[in-house]
Formats: sequence, C-alpha cells, structure tokens
Amino acid sequence: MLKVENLAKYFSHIKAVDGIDFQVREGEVFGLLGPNGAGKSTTISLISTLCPPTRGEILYRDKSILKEPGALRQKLGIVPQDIALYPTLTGYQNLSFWGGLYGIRGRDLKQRIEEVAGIIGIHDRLKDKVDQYSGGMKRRLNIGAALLHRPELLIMDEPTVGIDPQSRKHILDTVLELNRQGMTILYTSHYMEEVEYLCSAICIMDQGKIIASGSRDELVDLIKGQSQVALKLEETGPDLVAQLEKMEGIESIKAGEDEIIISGENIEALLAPIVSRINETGHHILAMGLKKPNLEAVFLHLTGKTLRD
Ligand SMILES: Nc1ncnc2c1ncn2[C@@H]1O[C@H](COP(=O)(O)OP(=O)(O)OP(=O)(O)O)[C@@H](O)[C@H]1O
Repeated sequence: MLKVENLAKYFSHIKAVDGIDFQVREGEVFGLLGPNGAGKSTTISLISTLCPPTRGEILYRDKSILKEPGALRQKLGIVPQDIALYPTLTGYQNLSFWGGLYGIRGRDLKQRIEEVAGIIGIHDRLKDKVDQYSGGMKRRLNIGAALLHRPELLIMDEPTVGIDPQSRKHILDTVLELNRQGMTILYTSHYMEEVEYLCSAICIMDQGKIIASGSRDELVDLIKGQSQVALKLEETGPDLVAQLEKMEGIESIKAGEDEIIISGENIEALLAPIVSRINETGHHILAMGLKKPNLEAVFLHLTGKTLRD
C-alpha cells in the first residue's frame, strides 16, 4: 500500500532520515520504533508532503505521493505529534473545522463528527472548550480530526506521549479497533511495549536508518539464545562495569545511575558469579530479575543503547 524507497532528508549536516526503505501492507498495523531523534517524525513529515525529501521516493498504491500530493493526501489521515487544535473552540468546533478542510459539509459533517466522537470516546465532552480537556483528551481529539474524512491509511506520530494511562489504553484499543474495521495504520513510538502490543510488522529506526525489520518474533529471534538480567543497585559506577566486563560469557553491559542490565548467552548460569563480583566491589544489590527477550533487548543488542537513553 505504502512504499518508501531510499528516502532521505538532510538538514544541512544533520542526516535526519538517511536512505530508508520500508513497505506498509494493506490491513496491517505497521510500527516504526526508535528513540527520540531517530528520524520518525521527519519520515512522517515526508510522507505527509509537509517537506520535500533530499532524495528518494514514496509510493502510495504505486503512485508517487511526491508527484501527486493533492490526490493522495485525501487517502491519508495524519495524527501529528504536536496537538493541532484550537484551544478556545469546543471539541465539536474543532472537528467541524477539520472536517471542513477535507470538504465535508452540512448533515454529512454533523453525522461524521458524531461517529468520530464515538470512536475516540469524547462524546460527552464535545461541547466543552478544548482548553478544559486533559492532555489525553486533546490527543484523542487530535486523532478524531484525522479520521473525519475516512482515510485508508492512518499515520500516527507518537500519539501517546505525555498522557495518563487510561487515555493511553483508550488510544491503543482505538488503534486495534480501527484496524479490525479495515484501516491500515502506520504507528511510530519510542515505547517498545506499544509497538509489541499493536504491530504485526515493525521497523526499528536509529540515527536516520532502519537497523532491523520484521515481525516482533523475527526481531526477537535476532537475539536468540541471549538473556538479560537487570540489577537494581544503590549506585553503579565505572569500577563495577570494568569488573563485570572482565567476566567470561557477558556480552554487553548497560549501566544507568542505579540500574545495570547485563546481557549474554545463558546469563542464568552466570547469576551467582555476577552477584559475587558485585559484592566484591562493595556495591549493594537491591533487586534483581531476569528479563524476557523483547524489542528493547533487540535495540540494546543492535545499538548498545536503550530506547530511552
Ligand atoms: N527542521 C529541522 N531542522 C534541523 N534539524 C532537524 C529538523 N527536524 C528534525 N531535525 C533533526 O533530525 C533528527 C531527527 O528528528 P525527528 O524529529 O525526525 O526524530 P524522531 O525520531 O521523530 O524523534 P522525536 O520523537 O524526538 O521527534 C534530530 O536530530 C532532529 O534534531
């Protein structure tokens, strides 16, 4: 449905997007997972034709979005990361404004606003001004604005950043429900739990490049045989990391202020020596747990960083 080919966007010396290829197939929830600054928003701006690429092509059903932006924009629903709402207007007026921009008018518009309000679950607040909405409700309304014209492909840029867990859950469930009803969705996030939960196809992005892609299980297979242990300490330090690095069987160590994540093959067998080594260095373990392989571990394995570094 959507094909991105050798797409790049440079801002002088910054390679925000640096030659990426991916394909979103009809009917799937496709996830673009990467840390802040990976290039996700820039990719979405390029697909939305908000800015021209440095090079590359974007095809929607085999037609170039770059060459025919007007015709194809109507097929896309874009949920930008920044809330695009008028705070002094009501929810209804905001939806009405956005619907009007898409050429929906009169009774059709009224009916569509009612339907969309039901989908995003803000029916009882439509008459309130948006500046009285919670952050989560604003995000939901932002999603509603992108749904009014019944797009075929919904593109969502980190739609759950900075909101309460209840609204977050509502948004995730809405994504799944829209997809169940036949909508294709491109979803970007730096929350690996969301991407694992929602997406059947995933690209992991870092520093403008796609560094891995596949289903969740295919990606986790990249670290087959690897396991991780997370240790909570009063504090970590370079001395501790240096001591652990000397141990055989440890492949990578990621140390935060009070947490350390150690990866390696069959790390379970190394737990006792790891604990002894930590005790020898005078550090105190407060908690310890084995981590199941997940996309965070894949990202750490590929980049040496965590998604929220
Ligand atoms: N208009 C711009 N001018 C200069 N640099 C930019 C511009 N837009 C983005 N960048 C840079 O491009 C890189 C990618 O940014 P982008 O916003 O696409 O990342 P992201 O993965 O969406 O992260 P975030 O979630 O923080 O938005 C960053 O280094 C960013 O600072």
